[in-house]
Amino acid sequence: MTRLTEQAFELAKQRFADTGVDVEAAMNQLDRIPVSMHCWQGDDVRGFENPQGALTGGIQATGNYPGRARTAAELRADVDLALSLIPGPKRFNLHAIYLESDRPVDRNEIEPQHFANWVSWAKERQLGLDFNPTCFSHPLSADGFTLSHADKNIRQFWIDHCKASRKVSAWFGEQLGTPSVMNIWVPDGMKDLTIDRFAPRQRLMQSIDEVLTEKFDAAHHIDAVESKLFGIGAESYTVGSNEFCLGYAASRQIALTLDAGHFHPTEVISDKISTVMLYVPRLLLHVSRPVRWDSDHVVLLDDETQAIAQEIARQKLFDKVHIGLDFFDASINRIAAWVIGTRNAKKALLRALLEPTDKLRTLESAGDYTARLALLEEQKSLPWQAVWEMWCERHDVPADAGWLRSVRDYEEQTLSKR
Ligand SMILES: C[C@H](O)[C@H](O)[C@@H](O)C(=O)CO
Ligand SMILES: [Mn+2]
Repeated sequence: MTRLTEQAFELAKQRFADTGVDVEAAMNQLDRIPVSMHCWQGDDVRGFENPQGALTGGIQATGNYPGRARTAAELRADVDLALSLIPGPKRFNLHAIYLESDRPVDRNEIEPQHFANWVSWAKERQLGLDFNPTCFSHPLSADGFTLSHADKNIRQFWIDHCKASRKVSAWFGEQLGTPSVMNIWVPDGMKDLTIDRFAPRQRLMQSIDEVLTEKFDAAHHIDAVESKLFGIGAESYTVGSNEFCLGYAASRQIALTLDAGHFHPTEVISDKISTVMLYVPRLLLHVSRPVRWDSDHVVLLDDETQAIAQEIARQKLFDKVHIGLDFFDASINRIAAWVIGTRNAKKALLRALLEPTDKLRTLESAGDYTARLALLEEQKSLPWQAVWEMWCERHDVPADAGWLRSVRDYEEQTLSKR
């Protein structure tokens, strides 16, 4: 640890103490908030079931940056580097198509054994795993419907896939001693004017009900449903809309997933957290960055990421909100994308934990909105960066952009040869 880092930290600690904030307590809390990194940033959502197949379901990874992971071993090596450059607790979020098998396994036949390497890898690194059934990029999702499909057999195929996925997820939780959050997202929808908007939603409800019939220990597995506004090719109608998923999660008391890119461009999920927490037991966040559409850009330390973190910290939702990331940018180094986005999510959390929330709350209750605004703005320029650097150093991770050197070396030695 450099003397400069130490001195800056001591000064920062004092400045925050003057506003009533205990920096060590904030860092301890940050040490208890995992961020779940998504596997799909590493290979443009291709997976290992059929990597040459098209990415469908109305999502797109754009860009052609060299070095995409082509095998599970490559993906694990890439994410290992990213993990080493990000401070504090992390989890890893897998999709069903990231299975490993020496023979073709269809989605309705996936089993825990197909993810055994992932579990051994996670165990060695003391990482929790999360999971997702993959209801896209498959011939039986080609016409835009899965769990809400009008054809009973196709619907059943996806129900069976989601049931099998829950078994995998519960196994992750059992093996790793931390519950796996399993997110159900379906791309179901229509490109153009839709006459019967009701029947697909009714079928989706019934299908998820059937998926959820088997009971799992909450210590191993948590169910979540993710809403969406529209997808490419499903611009006019999305079966699993926000109202659908909120109603479903609230009535079944399961987790709701809020993806930052799944709402109208001026709508923000930070403001939804306090509402939905009145009705659902827990939330899964897909922290992302929509640019004009659900473009899944790398997360920045921007106002909305900060506001999301503030909501979690201000309402002390640490045990009820699961923080996941969801972006896939193929136009830049994919490992750097993971590092930039995850470090930013953690920086936002640190800054939120360093906020003098009690003082601000008191001012608000007293109706002193002038002082509330003044304090909120002044505390933005307190030296949080010195705390961040100390936190990184305590975790043996580069405190500044020095991490990029490791990514560049790896790019030269490994990614460039793929
Ligand atoms: C690959 C993910 O499951 C997917 O991004 C989903 O979470 C989503 O947000 C779809 O738009
Ligand atoms: Mn998402």
